[in-house]
Amino acid sequence: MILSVNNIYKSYGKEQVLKGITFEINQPQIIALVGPNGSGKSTLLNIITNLLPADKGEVKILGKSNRDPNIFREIAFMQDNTVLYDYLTGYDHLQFIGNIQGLSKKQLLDSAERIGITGYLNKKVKNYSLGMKQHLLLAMAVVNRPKLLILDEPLNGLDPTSAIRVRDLLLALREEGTTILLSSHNLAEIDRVTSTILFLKKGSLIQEDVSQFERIRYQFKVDDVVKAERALIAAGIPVEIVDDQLRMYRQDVSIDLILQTLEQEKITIDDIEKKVLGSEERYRKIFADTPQQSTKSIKV
Ligand SMILES: Nc1ncnc2c1ncn2[C@@H]1O[C@H](COP(=O)(O)OP(=O)(O)OP(=O)(O)O)[C@@H](O)[C@H]1O
Repeated sequence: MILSVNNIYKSYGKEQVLKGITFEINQPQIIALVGPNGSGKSTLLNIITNLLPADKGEVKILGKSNRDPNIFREIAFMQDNTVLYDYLTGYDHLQFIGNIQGLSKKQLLDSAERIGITGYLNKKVKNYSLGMKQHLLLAMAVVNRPKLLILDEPLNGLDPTSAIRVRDLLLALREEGTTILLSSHNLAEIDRVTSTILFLKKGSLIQEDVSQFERIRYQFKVDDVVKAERALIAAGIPVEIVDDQLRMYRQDVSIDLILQTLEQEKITIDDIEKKVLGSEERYRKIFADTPQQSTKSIKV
């Protein structure tokens, strides 16, 4: 077990922000935490890293309580509002962490090299751009080679070149066995690094109805879409017409049965497209106004 979050509740005054969050991460991977502004992502990440007390519930990291002082060597957290010191250099910041964690100069320089900040490591932070600051924060987060890396909005303020570099870094870290839990609003970037997403809505994690669409969509272009829809529904195959094409989200219906049914009705198929649902489509399904079932627990 890498991370176990059990029944976390948190209110600020009368506002209940988290209402019993439970999930487990058991395999090294990248997991995205997604939700609208104010849905409680930062609150949850701050609770996981023990920067904020929960009202109720417990968090375990690598089998130990998140309050165990020994876990700080195993995890790293990059917050979206971490303070950097204007009159210190990037290297000073890395050295600060190096001193606490007992890291060598080589380890500090390797981390800087990896993130691509060697060129401005000796400049004072007051001369850094927003993107340069983000890179320094990331270098500070990965310098101790954490097993669990938690990143709150790591892509904020990055230009495309920097975002690509960060993405490549995250994928490389995952290959090396680091588990990364990140919050982001950038759904296109999320799709590039993971399809494992925890959706936070109104204080609860949403259980996606994967059996219904398995994150896969089939789309058919046919010569008579209305006739085709009628024939498929009569054969018990759930489809809908969108943009003059047939759409089906079910994995458990055989494509052969669809082809046979359409052939019997002498309907010509011009095109079949199988598409993995992107996070934007999943987000739209979840955050549309229709009620969804929140979940008691998710295991990933
Ligand atoms: N220290 C605090 N005191 C009072 N209310 C707070 C505090 N921190 C957060 N909140 C409230 O809790 C809710 C969740 O905030 P949080 O920052 O966790 O959301 P978020 O999902 O990270 O938002 P964003 O995507 O905008 O960063 C918001 O309504 C916010 O106003």
